[in-house]
Amino acid sequence: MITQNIVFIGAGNMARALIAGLRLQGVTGEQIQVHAPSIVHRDALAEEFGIRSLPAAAQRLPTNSVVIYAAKPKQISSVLALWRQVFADAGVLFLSVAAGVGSARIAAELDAGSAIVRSMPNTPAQVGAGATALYARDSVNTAQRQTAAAIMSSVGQIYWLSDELLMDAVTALSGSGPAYVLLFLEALEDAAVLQGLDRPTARALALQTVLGTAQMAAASVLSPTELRHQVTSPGGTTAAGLAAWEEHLRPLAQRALAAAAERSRALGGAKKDVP
Ligand SMILES: NC(=O)C1=CN([C@@H]2O[C@H](COP(=O)(O)OP(=O)(O)OC[C@H]3O[C@@H](n4cnc5c(N)ncnc54)[C@H](OP(=O)(O)O)[C@@H]3O)[C@@H](O)[C@H]2O)C=CC1
Ligand SMILES: O=C(O)[C@@H]1CCC=N1
Repeated sequence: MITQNIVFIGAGNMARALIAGLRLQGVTGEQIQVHAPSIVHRDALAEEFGIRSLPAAAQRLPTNSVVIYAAKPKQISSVLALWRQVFADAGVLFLSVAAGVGSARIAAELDAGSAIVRSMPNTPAQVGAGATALYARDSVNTAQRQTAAAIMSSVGQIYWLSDELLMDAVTALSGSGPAYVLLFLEALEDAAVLQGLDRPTARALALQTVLGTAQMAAASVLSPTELRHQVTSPGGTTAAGLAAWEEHLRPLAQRALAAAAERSRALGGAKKDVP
């Protein structure tokens, strides 16, 4: 059970997904505060989820609080300068979801010994189906690791990384991945409409096919390749469709993940805020 005070810096898509997931899992509104420059955005979240809106950077926090950084990577230096003071308080944990920003850079901008966990969640967190990778610096104690794990587990599956360098690959896969799947859904829907289906039927069938297949793969001991073979009769319709996918899909996936990982490395490279 999560009993800590949790403060979100940022009131955008990722903060919203995590707050929704945490509230769904029974974290109380009293435990959660959200800060963002826009009063409209932070008050909208406060009202929707029954949490507290924080107008400025906190100066003190209760022992064992967690500060979740959910603003953009490019703002992190200026934000840390304002929030640095709260990390002098006992046990305050800094949990970042910022793409690309390495924990060593965060440590350099807070006190060197600050407890910092870097993570990469994804937006299915908003329905409790997130995938989050976590990396803890040596300064993070066991209780703090458990807290970070409990927060992210409350919105889906978690995976600890022992090598922080892998975070760029994770960001390219599961962090950005929901957008790839949604683009795939759009493409399937559009293609089905071209084949004569009406749009609502095309959307519903495409969505249930992706959902059902993911559930089947998650429940099965067979590999995706073995399950694919079960669908594919020799000389049948699937084989005809797969031939078209096979020609482009694997090289495309490699290019897409390489480009996203490269962007992750670039986002983290800046020592100071950059556009
Ligand atoms: N979206 C995603 O799928 C994922 C995003 N991430 C990471 O999550 C983080 C947030 O991304 P996302 O939610 O998409 O971005 P959004 O643009 O939706 O939200 C960014 C939020 O940061 C706030 N902000 C801007 N400046 C400050 C500041 N000085 N102090 C406090 N808050 C500030 C904005 O405030 P205001 O409301 O006032 O404009 C806004 O609420 C990023 O670091 C991203 O890399 C990680 C995994 C997945
Ligand atoms: O596009 C981005 O930068 C963020 C990080 C992972 C998903 N969205």
